Amino acid sequence: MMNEILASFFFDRIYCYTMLPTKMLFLSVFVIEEYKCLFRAYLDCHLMVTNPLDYVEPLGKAGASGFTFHVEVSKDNWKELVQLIKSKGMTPGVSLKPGTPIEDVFPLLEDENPVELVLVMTVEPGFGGQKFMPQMMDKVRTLRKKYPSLDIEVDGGLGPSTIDMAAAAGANCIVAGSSVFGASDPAQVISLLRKNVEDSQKTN
Ligand SMILES: O=C(CO)[C@H](O)[C@H](O)COP(=O)(O)O
Repeated sequence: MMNEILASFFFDRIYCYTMLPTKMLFLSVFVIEEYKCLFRAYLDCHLMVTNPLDYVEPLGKAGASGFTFHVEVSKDNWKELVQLIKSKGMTPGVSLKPGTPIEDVFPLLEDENPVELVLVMTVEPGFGGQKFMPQMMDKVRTLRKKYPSLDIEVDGGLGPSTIDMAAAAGANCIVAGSSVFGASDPAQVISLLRKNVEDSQKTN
């Protein structure tokens, strides 16, 4: 916990990932409420669940800042989801798994009530410490070209050895777990990741 508290002076967002079923939703709510009390950072929630609609109200109430659902499970109700997420004061985002084509998120970005962030998974969702999939950078490049001011987040295997690829492709929100919390100096890793993104933004 000490590592998290120290690192919190340097990061912009806390990434809260849940795969918990609805009957254990209270645990996600508890974690968000605790983070809300402890940190001032943006609470970026990624819902890897089949029924994200059920989570919107409780997470909004708990203090979540962003709510990112998966495109694969929201083909029929994403408009309703986006509307509800915004009505609860959160920023809507959409995520896609490595096997999902990038074209699947275009309608959600081109709607009159669009999502404001796309989370490109660079590993199969599930757990930390996996190997970054460089082939996912094509998706990031496509998005950045088509939507120059979009928030593009990447998650999975990001750290000093992979940040160049993600930043050059156009990602501007970096989720980093093992590379930060496993480092002897988490703040230094965070500032290296940030510098890479800022430098790429200046040159592109
Ligand atoms: O849980 C994950 C995927 O489901 C993430 O990849 C994780 O949050 C980030 O971890 P790491 O930086 O170690 O890849």
